[in-house]
Amino acid sequence: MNILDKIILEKKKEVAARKSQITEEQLRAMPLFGRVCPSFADSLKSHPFGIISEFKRQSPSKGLINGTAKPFDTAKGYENAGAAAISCLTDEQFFGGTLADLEQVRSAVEIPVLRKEFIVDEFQILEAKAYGADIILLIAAALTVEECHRFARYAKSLGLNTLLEVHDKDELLSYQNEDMDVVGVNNRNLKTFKTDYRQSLELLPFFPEGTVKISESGLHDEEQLKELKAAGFNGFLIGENFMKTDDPSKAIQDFMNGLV
Ligand SMILES: O=P(O)(O)OC[C@@H](O)[C@@H](O)c1c[nH]c2ccccc12
Repeated sequence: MNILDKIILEKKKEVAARKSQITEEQLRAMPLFGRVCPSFADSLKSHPFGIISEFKRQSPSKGLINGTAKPFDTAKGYENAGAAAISCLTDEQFFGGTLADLEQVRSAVEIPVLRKEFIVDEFQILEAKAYGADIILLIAAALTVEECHRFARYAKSLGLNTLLEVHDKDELLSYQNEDMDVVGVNNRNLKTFKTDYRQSLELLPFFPEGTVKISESGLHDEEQLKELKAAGFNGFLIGENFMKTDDPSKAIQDFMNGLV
């Protein structure tokens, strides 16, 4: 069993427990539920490098990354530096995130916010909307094609943007459909945890024309981004490279300065 299988198993238990604490009606009644979500794809295209910067305290592969940064200040710093979107982990058990973090991030910024979560049930998509997210993540490796397409359709019906995450060509070809607003290649191999940005380049020829695409994980130097951008990627999801520093807001600002 790889780490993703383990997380998904735990996640299903967690969602079942959560459903006994709060009802769908209560989620729909929350103040942020009626927000109109800005377009993720448009935001990527209107920012020169389409950086999606992530608030990430810890991960199964790296352990503790940052134990002191605050979601509100970090998100604000990211936005001020010119990020196109913010990703906020809400998984607590493996990544140390919470829905309260998502609320904080939402209250700090205007740019689109991604609920970075292992979605296994429609209920979590309702939660994402209720807590102020604009985008949900659908991980191909964690879902059947039918689930993935059903969840994307449901997210679209609530006005949310969808980000499909793939690791390889087979996932890309079988999971992508018209309900996916953006497709991301995760450069992290889930079995070895190794990241290699060339994974993104390898999948490039298999994207249908016009797909808005991003590269995710293990990105840490400006040259990688310039190469991926020139090859056709519209955005870049970066967490650890900023979060591992004492001051993620300064780290992203320095990084941005290196891109111009
Ligand atoms: O911290 P990194 O290597 O820059 O990676 C960020 C992001 O891509 C990574 O956190 C991620 C990509 N897909 C995920 C799915 C679940 C949890 C986390 C992730």
